[in-house]
Amino acid sequence: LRERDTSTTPLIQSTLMGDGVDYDGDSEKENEPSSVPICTAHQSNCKKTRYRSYDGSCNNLANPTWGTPNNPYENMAQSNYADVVNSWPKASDGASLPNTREISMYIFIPKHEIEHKWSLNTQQWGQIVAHDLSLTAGPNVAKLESPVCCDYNGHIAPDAHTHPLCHYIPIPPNDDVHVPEGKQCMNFIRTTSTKDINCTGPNDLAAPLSVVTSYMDLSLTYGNDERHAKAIREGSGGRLWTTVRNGYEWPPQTGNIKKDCIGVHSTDEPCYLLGDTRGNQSPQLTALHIILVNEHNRIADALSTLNPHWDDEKIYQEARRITIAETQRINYYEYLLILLGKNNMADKKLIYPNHKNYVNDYNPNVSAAIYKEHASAAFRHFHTMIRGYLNLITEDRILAKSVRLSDWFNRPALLEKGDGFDDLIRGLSYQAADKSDEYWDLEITRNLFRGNRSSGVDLRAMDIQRGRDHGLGTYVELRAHCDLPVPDTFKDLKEYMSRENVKKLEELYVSVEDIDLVVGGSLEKHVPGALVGPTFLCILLQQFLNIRIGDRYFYENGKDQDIAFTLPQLNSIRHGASMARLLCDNGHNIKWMQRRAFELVSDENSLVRCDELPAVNLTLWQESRRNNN
Ligand code: HEM
Ligand SMILES: [Ca+2]
Repeated sequence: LRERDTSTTPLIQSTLMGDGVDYDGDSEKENEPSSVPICTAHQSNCKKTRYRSYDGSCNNLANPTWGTPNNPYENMAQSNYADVVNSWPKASDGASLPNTREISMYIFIPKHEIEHKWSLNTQQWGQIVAHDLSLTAGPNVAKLESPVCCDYNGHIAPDAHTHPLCHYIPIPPNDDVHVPEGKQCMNFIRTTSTKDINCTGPNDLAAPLSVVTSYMDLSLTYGNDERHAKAIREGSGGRLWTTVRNGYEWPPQTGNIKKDCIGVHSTDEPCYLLGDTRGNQSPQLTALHIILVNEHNRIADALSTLNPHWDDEKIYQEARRITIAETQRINYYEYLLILLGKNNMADKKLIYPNHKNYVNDYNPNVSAAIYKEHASAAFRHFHTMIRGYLNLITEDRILAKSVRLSDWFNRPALLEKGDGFDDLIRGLSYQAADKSDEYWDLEITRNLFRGNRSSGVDLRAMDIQRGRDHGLGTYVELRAHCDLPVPDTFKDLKEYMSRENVKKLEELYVSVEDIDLVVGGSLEKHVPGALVGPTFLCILLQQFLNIRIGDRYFYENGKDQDIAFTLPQLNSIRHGASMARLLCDNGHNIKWMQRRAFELVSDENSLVRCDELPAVNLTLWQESRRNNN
């Protein structure tokens, strides 16, 4: 049982999670004079370091803020914001676009079509990947009656009256104008720092912000800035902070349970302080968060035994580096293969199957920033794979119980009830995901964040609305961007979608040109080998290529030997890192798992003992004292 060493980790719990106040964590930025001119060129003073910074800065040495939090999303297509105050983008005849809730209810209907091949891990791990890559700033608000421009702290921008482009002007730090009662924030303006905004056109100035690192760096486990990162460290042994209850380690309790876990029935329930503010959103997400915390600590413990001369910082950074590498391996060589298709990925050079050497594909000219077409459309498509009920499964693979998702949003207490944690993890591996199609579960299209009410909100309607908030290019524009044939009429759509859906689109939209990307993209017939159609595939391949070749620390990169793994280490990660092993090693008492944990158990993928699964050989990280100067 470990006590946390508070002397080395200043605690900022109460402001760390939840509303985002004081959250950018970069005091230098906060003290920046308000008169900094817009669009100044950035001077780089990056030093090369062996380890990633917490906020991703200096990953790109010439463009230090690429991929860092509080930066605008990247655009693939021309933005398409409303051109008058208080309005959303218009349909081509000048009328309103169809109501997003109506689209959701009419098209994304609640029919249950269950996967025959992929387990619920395929869905749930996806949310982990999504939360590593992006988080839109500000409160989550769908349709606004009377929008005002706000910064990511939820303060009104003084230039709110200059709608609709929410002109970017710096405002004094610590500005304290709060949103008046009855008003809500429109969440896309950056008002505290002028650095590195790429001013090429007015729409860039109104770009939505993401507040997490766009790199695949487990920012959701480690935090997005130094202050947050330190607050969740134990301060000794290189470990992340955990507390022991009922004989097991759990992440620390958040300081603001009412905000971070609005679903709790009592303030005595667990609500965890994690690297990402969304970590308590649903118990199966939280379970995977805890798996990653445990993996870090498992590696840290092994490294400190192997290298007793390493201090807390060295162990922590090395364990972090290995855990991130394992995750990148799982994501590119296990998880994304399912969504995007192995051949599609290999053709576009996202993966190098059976490679035994380094892959030196880092390209300093590529930004790893997240496209809004990815975050607000393509990657959200996989909300379709969410199941409304979660099976809790015992070690004998017997159903212990089945829980309703909407009973447990923002209420992780389920994990600490009996064997809840292990049972949920086994459930994710044993239960089938919902199919990737136009059918959605009512637990998220009617009951999202239901709490103790009789119904909740509609995630699909939010996705569509968010696409409009973010001014996404239309479905047709993105097809053009992706060099796909462009439909002129609804009839042309029949080549790529089912007749019934084309008919529905025609009933809802005035013109084929008005179809929202979120909607059209989700209805396309899948590309062979993939779980999405060609437009979303194009967006996702580009995105996952960029965060690979735009990441100087990508685990397969061997160009810079101060950063690179040794070849034996790299090949051990390639051989030993897997979803199955990750779950085995970090559950409490999970002894059996199928080799391919994203795939359902079958004759070809039967349960095996955990210790039969390949593992990363951590002794390769043993360093002799002699070499350690
Ligand atoms: C239990 C399962 C999940 C729930 C309840 C859930 C819920 C949500 C909610 C409430 C939002 C914010 C909506 C908004 O205000 O615009 C969101 C955003 C998002 N979700 Fe999910 N989600 C789940 C799983 C997934 C999965 C499996 C993926 C992808 C594989 C995913 C990808 C995303 C992405 C990319 C965003 C946008 C993030 C950002 O940039 O802000 N989610 N989700
Ligand atoms: Ca990240």
